[in-house]
Amino acid sequence: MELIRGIHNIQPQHHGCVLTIGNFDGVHLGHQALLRQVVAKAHAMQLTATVMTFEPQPLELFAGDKAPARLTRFRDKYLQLKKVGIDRLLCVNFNHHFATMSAEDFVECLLVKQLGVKFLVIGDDFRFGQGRNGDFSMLVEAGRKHGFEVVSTQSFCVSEQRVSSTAIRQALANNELEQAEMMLGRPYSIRGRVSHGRKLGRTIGFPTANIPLKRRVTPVAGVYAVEVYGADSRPVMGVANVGHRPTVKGVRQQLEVHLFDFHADLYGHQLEVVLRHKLRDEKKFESFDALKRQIERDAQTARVWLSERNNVQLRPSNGI
Ligand SMILES: Cc1cc2nc3c(=O)[nH]c(=O)nc-3n(C[C@H](O)[C@H](O)[C@H](O)COP(=O)(O)O)c2cc1C
Ligand SMILES: Nc1ncnc2c1ncn2[C@@H]1O[C@H](COP(=O)(O)OP(=O)(O)OP(=O)(O)O)[C@@H](O)[C@H]1O
Repeated sequence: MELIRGIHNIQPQHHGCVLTIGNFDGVHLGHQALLRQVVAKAHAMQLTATVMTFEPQPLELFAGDKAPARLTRFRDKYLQLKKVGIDRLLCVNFNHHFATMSAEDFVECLLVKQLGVKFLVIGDDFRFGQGRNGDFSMLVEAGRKHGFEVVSTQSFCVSEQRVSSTAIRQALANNELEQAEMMLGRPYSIRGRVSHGRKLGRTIGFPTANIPLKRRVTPVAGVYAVEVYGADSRPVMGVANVGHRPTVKGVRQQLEVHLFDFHADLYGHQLEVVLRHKLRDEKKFESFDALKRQIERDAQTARVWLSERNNVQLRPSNGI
C-alpha cells in the first residue's frame, strides 16, 4: 500500500481513483464493509482503491486532551487498511489551515483537481469542510458537475447497534471486551515496542515488559489477563497493567506485561498485547510488598481464567 504523507505530496500519477474519506479509528467491521466496497469498485474500474484519512484526527485538533482515546495509532490503522486491500493511503495533516477549507474548495481543489476522483464511497453520516457544511447531497451535485459518482453505504450493525469507533470505546470502558471484539472483527489489542523500565518488577519475582504509551491515551485502564504476540513463535499468556503505577509514583501511563513461564530478553521487541479479561482497577497500595501480594493473586486469577478459556476453545466440536 502506497502512503502519501500530506496533500503537497499528491502527484499527477495519483490522479483518478475510487475514494473514501474518514478517521477509520479502529478499522472496525463497519469501516471494513465500506472499504471492501471501495476495493471491489476499484478493481471493476481498474483504478486505485484510495483512503483519505487525517492526522491528527479532527477532534484531537479541536478538543486536545479532551478528545476521545484512540483505538488505533496511525501505524496500526495503516496495517489494517493494507490488510483489507486498500492500494493507497493519503494522510492529510489536519491543522487549522486545512480545517478552514470550505466544503466547495475541498471538493473542487482536492477531490477533483488533485485526486481526480471517479467514484466516492462514504458513510451515511459523512460531513466535511469548514463547519462540517458539506454533506452527501452536495457531493452528488458536485459529482454531476465534475463527472464522478457518489454512493452512501448503509449502516453496518451488530446486535442492532450501529458499529462505530465511539461504541467500541464505550464497550471497552465498560469492560465489555467481547462486545468490542464483535464490533472490531478482532480482539482489542495494544501494540508497541518494549523499553527499559525501572527494573523493580524483577526484584519481586514479576519481571515486566514495559510498553510506553507516550502521548497515546488508551480507552482501557486496569489489570487484565492477556495473550501476547511477538515474544515467541506462539502466543504467550500473561497478566498486564495499563496505568500510572501510583504505588511507585509512576507518572506516564504505561502498559506493563508479565509473561507466564517465559524467560527471554524482550527489549526492543514489537509486541501485540491482546486484552482478554479485566481483573480489576489499578490502585495505590500502602507498600510495595502489598502490591507484590496482589500481583501474585492477579497472576493466579489470570492463569485460571486463560486456561479455562483455552480449554473451551480447544475442545473439539464433536465432543471427543
Ligand atoms: C499484573 C500487574 C498489576 C499491577 N497493579 C498495580 C497497581 O494496582 N498499582 C500500582 O501502583 N502498580 C501496579 N502495577 C505496576 C507495578 O508497580 C510495576 O510493575 C512495578 O513497579 C515494576 O515496575 P518496573 O517494570 O518499572 O520495574 C502492576 C503491575 C502488574 C504486572
Ligand atoms: N457502521 C457503519 N456502517 C457503515 N458505514 C460506517 C459505519 N461506521 C462508520 N462508517 C463510515 O466509515 C467512514 C469513516 O468513519 P469514521 O471513522 O469517521 O466514523 P465512525 O466509525 O462512525 O466513528 P465515530 O464513532 O467517531 O463517529 C465514514 O464514511 C462513516 O460514515
